Amino acid sequence: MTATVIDGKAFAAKVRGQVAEHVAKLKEEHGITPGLAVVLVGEDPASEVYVAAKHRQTVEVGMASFEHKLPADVSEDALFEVIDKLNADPKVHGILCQFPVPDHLSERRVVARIDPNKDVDGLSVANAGLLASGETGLVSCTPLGCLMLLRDQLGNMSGMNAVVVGRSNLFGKPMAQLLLQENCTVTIAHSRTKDLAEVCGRADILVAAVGRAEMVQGDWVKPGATVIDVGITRIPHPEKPGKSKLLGDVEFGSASNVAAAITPVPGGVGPMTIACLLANTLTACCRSNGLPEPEGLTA
Ligand SMILES: NC(=O)C1=CN([C@@H]2O[C@H](COP(=O)(O)OP(=O)(O)OC[C@H]3O[C@@H](n4cnc5c(N)ncnc54)[C@H](OP(=O)(O)O)[C@@H]3O)[C@@H](O)[C@H]2O)C=CC1
Ligand SMILES: Nc1nc(=O)c2c([nH]1)NC[C@@H]1CN(c3ccc(C(=O)N[C@@H](CCC(=O)O)C(=O)O)cc3)C=[N+]21
Repeated sequence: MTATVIDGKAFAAKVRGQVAEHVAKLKEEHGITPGLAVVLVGEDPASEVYVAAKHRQTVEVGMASFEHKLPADVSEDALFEVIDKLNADPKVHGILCQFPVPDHLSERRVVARIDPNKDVDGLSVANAGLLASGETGLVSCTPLGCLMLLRDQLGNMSGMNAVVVGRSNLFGKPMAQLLLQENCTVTIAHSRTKDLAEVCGRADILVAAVGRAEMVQGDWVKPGATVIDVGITRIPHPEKPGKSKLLGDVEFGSASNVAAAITPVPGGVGPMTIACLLANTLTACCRSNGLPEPEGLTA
């Protein structure tokens, strides 16, 4: 079997188009422009690339983009002062602090400082709790993007066996909650899971978010499964000196011979993450203004 390759890049462009349409309507009918603020601490090259992409796409869909670049040695107090200002700013509907942050800062404390209504990363305890309780909050962008791809691919997921490899707060846990909400039978695997290959082999939906390049082999995959590859590992390009290459957590070649559908890296889940960040900012803006939410862009 040769799997369908799920085109996340094209799907993300479609999502951004829907966001742009809704943003235009908000401006025209209500004079409101949704705004996203991104805080970057230090000079991590990968983070700079992501933040630049976020800024460009935010502007492209007609939203206001606010960037705050702080030095690597910024104190917690100074960072919190910036976050407090953004919390209070009515032009800002979404706030994201790019991770990782330098070691002297705590991601947990940074997230806790952001107003949960503006927490477009969905990482706050309030938003994680709302998701776990089946209530309405803001959902972490990458799992939301994976959900959109799965709904498009499979429609009804009720009764399917879903395996999520990875249990981070940013991805694995919220992904598992979303699949549970879709009535899947969900297994969460991690570094202590025994016989991971066998666990993966039971999955109708296999989601890998580990950060170990090409760990999931083709013979771990159930024939006909849908495989979502979240992992991103950057390695020096084997042929082009000075360039880098991205690898997923799934060995694409062997897995695509067994799966029914699979996301590639790059061009799969990654582009959906930024599209969903914009979707979440729009959702947060609509909620804070008491306006109806965009359809099809929330969990
Ligand atoms: N495409 C995108 O938009 C995004 C991609 N990513 C990528 O996804 C990957 C995961 O990210 P994130 O969740 O933040 O990472 P974390 O490092 O926070 O979590 C990794 C998870 O993988 C588990 N794990 C580690 N080694 C193994 C192993 N040998 N077998 C089984 N499980 C293992 C860990 O288990 P344990 O808990 O037991 O330690 C942990 O739960 C990374 O490559 C990251 O770059 C992340 C976010 C967005
Ligand atoms: N607070 C916070 N929230 C995040 O959501 C967050 C974060 N910090 N820190 C880093 C990770 C990683 N992440 C990605 C975003 C886009 C792509 C993406 O667009 N990837 C493209 C390729 C990009 C490239 O070529 O480098 C693709 O896979 O096709 C990937 C990964 C968000 N993260």
